[in-house]
Amino acid sequence: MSSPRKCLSGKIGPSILNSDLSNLASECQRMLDSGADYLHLDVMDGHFVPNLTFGHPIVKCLRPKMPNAMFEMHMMVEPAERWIEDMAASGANMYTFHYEATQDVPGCVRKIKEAGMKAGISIKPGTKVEVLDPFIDLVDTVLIMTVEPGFGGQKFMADMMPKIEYLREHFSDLDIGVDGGVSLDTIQMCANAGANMIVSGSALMKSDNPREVMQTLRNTVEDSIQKSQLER
Ligand SMILES: O=C(CO)[C@@H](O)[C@H](O)COP(=O)(O)O
Ligand SMILES: [Fe+2]
Repeated sequence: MSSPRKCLSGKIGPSILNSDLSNLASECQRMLDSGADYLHLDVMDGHFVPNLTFGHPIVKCLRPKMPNAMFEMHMMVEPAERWIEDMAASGANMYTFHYEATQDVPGCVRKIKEAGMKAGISIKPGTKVEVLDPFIDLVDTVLIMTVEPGFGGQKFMADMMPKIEYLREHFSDLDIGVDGGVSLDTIQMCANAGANMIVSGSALMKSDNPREVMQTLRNTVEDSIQKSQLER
């Protein structure tokens, strides 16, 4: 008997990196009210990437203001394990770490799960996707970077699409995220390649109608999922 298939769905996670950070809570709420499925919160340590953002004290302040929101922490920090317990205690739901920032991927995933969070793993543009093969069964999501991590508002790297295609071909039920330069102009490429968790920053923050943009991003992904399921 074949095991039941997980039903993939398109999810939109706004990155608040390029928002008005002096009004972080209201910017997050604005995205949730516009239909965000989750919030993608970019944590940078000024060491793994050449920029600094915020840490768990901010997450702890945000959590009571939006008790039901799903917080995905994109941890651009080295060592990757450093903030697991603090983030869990502050109300994070998912801890997405970088493959390049740990010596012990399974150990890092184990700690994340023991802390009660979901685990995501991300790779920088220069890292081959095949390195993830041994770890796919351990994690909840994979996040493919389509810019060099560190800054919002960069140009989308279309040459990362084969990584997503590879993952979708080999792991048909995997939640695959894409992060960096994702907009109305680039979503079709992401959807065609097989991404279903869409992180988008500036395209949503700069829009006068983030609800409409999110809906278009989601519909594009959903259409592509449906098409590929019909082809199976
Ligand atoms: O992790 C990162 C950058 O390091 C991303 O989450 C970006 O911040 C997304 O913003 P846009 O590229 O969509 O503007
Ligand atoms: Fe990110």
